[in-house]
Amino acid sequence: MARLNTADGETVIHVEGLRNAFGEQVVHDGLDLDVRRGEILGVVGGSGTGKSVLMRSIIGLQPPQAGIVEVFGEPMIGRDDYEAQQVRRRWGVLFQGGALFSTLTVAENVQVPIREYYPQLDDQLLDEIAAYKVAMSGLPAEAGPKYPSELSGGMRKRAGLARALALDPQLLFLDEPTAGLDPISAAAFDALIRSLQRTLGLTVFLITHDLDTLYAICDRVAVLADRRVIAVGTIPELLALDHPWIQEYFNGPRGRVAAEAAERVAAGEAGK
Ligand SMILES: Nc1ncnc2c1ncn2[C@@H]1O[C@H](COP(=O)(O)OP(=O)(O)OP(=O)(O)O)[C@@H](O)[C@H]1O
Repeated sequence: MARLNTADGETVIHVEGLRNAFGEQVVHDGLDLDVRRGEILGVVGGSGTGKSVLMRSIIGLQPPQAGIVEVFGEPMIGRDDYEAQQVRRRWGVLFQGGALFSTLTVAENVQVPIREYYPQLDDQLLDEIAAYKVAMSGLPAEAGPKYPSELSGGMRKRAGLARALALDPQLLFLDEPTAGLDPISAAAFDALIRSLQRTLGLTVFLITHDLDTLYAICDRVAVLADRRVIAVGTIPELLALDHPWIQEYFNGPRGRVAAEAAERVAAGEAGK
């Protein structure tokens, strides 16, 4: 697996002492996490451990009860709308399922954030930018005028990615991007994310249950359990920890298959 030397990298996302609760249910308590510039950070944890809530807290959709959230060194909690919007334009989000507007075509979906931030742009330029983002996401040009309902699941993910890339973000949030894709489409999507991250110098916050994705493209992995991030590191670093969930996750049958597949890919690349 390729690794970036991020030991001295800047921190793009800083979360400290985060607390989120819904009524009696405490989802996060004292959660700390740093995401470094230029890395793909995988976020894993059992169902309901609060991965999506964490992402929503960072992007401002779920105000936490306590804690610090900073993105690009800017505090995100308690900012006025205008200030928060200036930071928001620097990231893109791919929600689970794509969250596309069903009444808009793919190209129109991509244009939504551009129109919000650059209302002065004319339609021809908007069409050109949308076509460029559609191509960047690996969709054929014919996908631009189609509605989400006319696309396959994998194409919808790519359309969601095209919209996430609309404003040339420096940071990308991806919530289970390969969920529901067949293994070949999932591997192709992983490769696209890796390629975009390298080409554009993106930092990526990636929630996933997909072990193949973790091995294939994540520089580090953060593990959520017990209402906080219990460990963050490379997969070999995590494997060295004596934690039952981590051991079961990476050393269980699925984890071993994913590790063997990653080793075969690495051996193949070394032999080229
Ligand atoms: N708006 C909300 N109101 C009440 N409870 C919520 C809300 N959002 C999330 N929760 C609860 O918070 C907990 C964490 O949810 P979250 O979706 O973050 O989990 P997750 O780790 O992403 O799970 P999965 O892997 O299954 O997607 C769950 O128990 C969920 O029911």
